[in-house]
Amino acid sequence: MSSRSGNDKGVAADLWSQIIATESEDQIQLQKQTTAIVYRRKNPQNDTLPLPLPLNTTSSSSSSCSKKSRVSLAPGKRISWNHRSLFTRGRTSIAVVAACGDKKRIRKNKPPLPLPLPLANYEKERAYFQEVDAFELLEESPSPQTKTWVMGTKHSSVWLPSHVSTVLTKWLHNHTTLPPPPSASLSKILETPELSTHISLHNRLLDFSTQTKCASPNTIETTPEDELGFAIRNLSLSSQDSVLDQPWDPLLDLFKVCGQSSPSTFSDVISQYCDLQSIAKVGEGTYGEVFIAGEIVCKVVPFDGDSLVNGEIQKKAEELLEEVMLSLTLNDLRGKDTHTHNVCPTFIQTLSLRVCDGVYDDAMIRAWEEWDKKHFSENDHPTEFAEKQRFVVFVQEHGGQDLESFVLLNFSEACSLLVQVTVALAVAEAAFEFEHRDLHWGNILLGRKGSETLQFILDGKKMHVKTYGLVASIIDFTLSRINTGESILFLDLSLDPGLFEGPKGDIQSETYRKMKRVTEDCWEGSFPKTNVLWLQYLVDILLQKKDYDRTSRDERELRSFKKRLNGYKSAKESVVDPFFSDLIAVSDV
Ligand SMILES: Nc1ncnc2c1ncn2[C@@H]1O[C@H](COP(=O)(O)OP(=O)(O)OP(=O)(O)O)[C@@H](O)[C@H]1O
Repeated sequence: MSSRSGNDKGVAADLWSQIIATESEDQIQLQKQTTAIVYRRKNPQNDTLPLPLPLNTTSSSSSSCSKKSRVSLAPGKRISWNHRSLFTRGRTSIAVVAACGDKKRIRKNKPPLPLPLPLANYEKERAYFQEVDAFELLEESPSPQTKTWVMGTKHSSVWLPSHVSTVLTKWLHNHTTLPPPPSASLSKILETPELSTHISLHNRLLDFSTQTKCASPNTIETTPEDELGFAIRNLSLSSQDSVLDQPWDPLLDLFKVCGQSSPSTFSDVISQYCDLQSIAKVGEGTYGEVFIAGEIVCKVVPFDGDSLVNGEIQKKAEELLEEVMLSLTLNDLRGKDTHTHNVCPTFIQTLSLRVCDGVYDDAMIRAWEEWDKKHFSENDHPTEFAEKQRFVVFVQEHGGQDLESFVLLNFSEACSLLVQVTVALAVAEAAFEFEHRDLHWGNILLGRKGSETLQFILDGKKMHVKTYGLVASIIDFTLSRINTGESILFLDLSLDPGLFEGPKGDIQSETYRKMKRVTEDCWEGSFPKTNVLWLQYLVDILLQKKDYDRTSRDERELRSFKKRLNGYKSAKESVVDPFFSDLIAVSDV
């Protein structure tokens, strides 16, 4: 990795022009085909339901966000620094906004005192950039040609996620007799409780309309919209039209997503994956307690209860639903079914979801206490939960250890981490206008799995990414913004002033502040630059906080890369940086 050929830059530029060429076409298509609902929050001064507004869905940073028209309410969440997720707010969809009170969660942890950055003054900063500039002028020796890394040229057609669901959303907009729906994407998820046997809504609807026609050959001619409407009704929980006249109940939908009609117990769920006694706690978040059960992990999140949990007001069913939707939407990037235009293995896979109630099992309490002895938990002891407490269990693949605690061996591993995260963000940007918005070192998991390359597909172009044996996974989408194709899920961080008040000079705190400047505090808009800011954060982490085998030339390469990132507006643009030339091989799908 320490050398780059002049040709690499030319090849990178080639790839870039291909990507740019497809991008403008993609954006036009996206604009044509996407109807977005902005998930808005309740204005504390205004209890009325906000109207959904169309949102400019291109990936440009010119958001359609209007400060005046934004109404918002979302419960806050405590802040903590460097590892834990920050003072965040639960997502509240327009459908549920009236049900939520104007509440604010209590902030539990004070941020630590700022750590001084190495580049604390102007002189040092100038020396830093002089070194970077000097390095960039260096004539670099050609890369070893041990492998042919070819750039593809194929122009693929636009793939839009949930395009049928988009039609459904339009249909729902035009049929005001229907109650406020969960988003069409949710309808899509609701159709198939068993995640492992996910069938596309399209097929399901086609099957359904065919069945309907067969069953009643004499029915008057129906339009596709009628059929879709009928199908939606039959996808509803009770399959009875009368249900549609009742207010939407997110808890019922949560059950439906989880494929349940009543809550399970923890032992029901965990014993599917391991002997209950072998369970161990692996981590904790503001809400979540994360346990290893055999090969998988279970993230347990309490919701809908009246008592405070870890000093916070509990999440509501609708917030969990949105988190679930986000996780399941990202699951679509795994290249299953027809989703093959943008594919990536890096976002943690959600394998199953379950609603549980009752108290923690004894084995879980023991696991919690053992972890507490070693790591001093910031969370409340699990016996403090009420007897009737409800939880959602996110069953996820085990992503390994977080970057903060993981021991990187050498510069190649650091590069592999950067390329995997960059390409993953690029793929998710292309598919869903995704921005993670909280990619600190607690939210990148690492493991060593031994495969030489990982395969991604970005806008129809296959990319083989070198791993050096390292596999990265991205977790925690609490602050993330996503366009599912018909809904935009985001958190209005303008209501979280604390998020931007972290220690001066702290890389993570500075990154939130930079995001705020980039978005101008309009968080519903698409600002893929925020992903670039987190890539720069990661470079800083790799330079300043992580120890591994590296030369001063490697460090200069990292600094040059960080500087060039200033010029990119998205992770997708960053993918073609010369830093990745030896790490990515592109071919046609
Ligand atoms: N899939 C996973 N595999 C391995 N470890 C995990 C996984 N998911 C979470 N963890 C561990 O648990 C910790 C907490 O997880 P996570 O950040 O998802 O919880 P959370 O409750 O959403 O956090 P917060 O609400 O504070 O953002 C992580 O930092 C990580 O160490």
